[in-house]
Amino acid sequence: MSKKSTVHAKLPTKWGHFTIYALEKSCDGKEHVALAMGELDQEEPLLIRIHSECLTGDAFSSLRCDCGPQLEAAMKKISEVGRGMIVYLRQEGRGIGLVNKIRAYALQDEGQDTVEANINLGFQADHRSFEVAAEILTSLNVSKVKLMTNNPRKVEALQEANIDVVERVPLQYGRNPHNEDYLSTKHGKLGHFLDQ
Ligand SMILES: Nc1nc2c(ncn2[C@@H]2O[C@H](COP(=O)(O)OP(=O)(O)OP(=O)(O)O)[C@@H](O)[C@H]2O)c(=O)[nH]1
Ligand SMILES: [Zn+2]
Repeated sequence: MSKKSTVHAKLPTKWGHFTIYALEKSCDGKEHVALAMGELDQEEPLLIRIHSECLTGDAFSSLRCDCGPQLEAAMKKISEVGRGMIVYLRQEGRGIGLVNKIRAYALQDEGQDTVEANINLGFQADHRSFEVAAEILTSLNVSKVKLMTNNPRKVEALQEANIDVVERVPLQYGRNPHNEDYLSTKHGKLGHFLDQ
C-alpha cells in the first residue's frame, strides 16, 4: 500500500485523542480505518485490536453480539496505556455484508445458529481474510504487537504475515442473555477462546 493512499487527521474521542487513518487502496479495495494513539514504531510491542465492522453492534448497541462492548473496551485499554491502535476492518457480517448478515439474523430468529445460517446462505462459516490487517499494520510501520482478541485465526494470520504477536490479550466483554447462544457457538464451532 503506498503512503499516498492513506489520509489522516486528529480524532478526539471519549477515550482520548486518536489519529484516524483512512486507507483508500487496501488489497481488497475496501475503505478500512486505523485509529492510533502514541508512537507506533517503537521497539515496545503495540497494543492493538483488529475489529471487524458490525453496524448493529458498534453503532446501534445491539445485544445480539459482543462487538460494541469489545470495541469500547479496546479503545479504553489503549487510552489507559497511552499507546495503541484499532484496525477497523470493513468486513461487516464476518465478510458477507450487511444485507446478508440480516438474512442470517432472520434464519437465527427461526432457530439456526450463526454458523448454520451462513452455510445455508451459501457462505463459509466465516468469510473473512485478515491478510489486509497485516497489510495495514505494515504500512503504518507496526511490526510487533499485543493483540486484543479471542479469535485464534487473527493471531495466526498476523504471524503468517510476519507480524510479531508477542501476546494475545483476551477481550471478553458484553455477555448478556441475548448473545449467550451466539457466544457458545463461537466457542464450540469457530474455536474462539471464551470462558463458558
Ligand atoms: N454472518 C454473521 N456475522 C455476524 C453475526 N453476528 C456478528 N457478526 C459479525 O461478526 C463480526 C465479528 O466477529 P466475531 O466472531 O464476533 O468476533 P471476531 O472478530 O472473530 O473475534 P474477536 O476478535 O474475539 O472479537 C462482525 O463483522 C459482525 O458484523 C452473525 O450472526 N452472522
Ligand atoms: Zn456484532
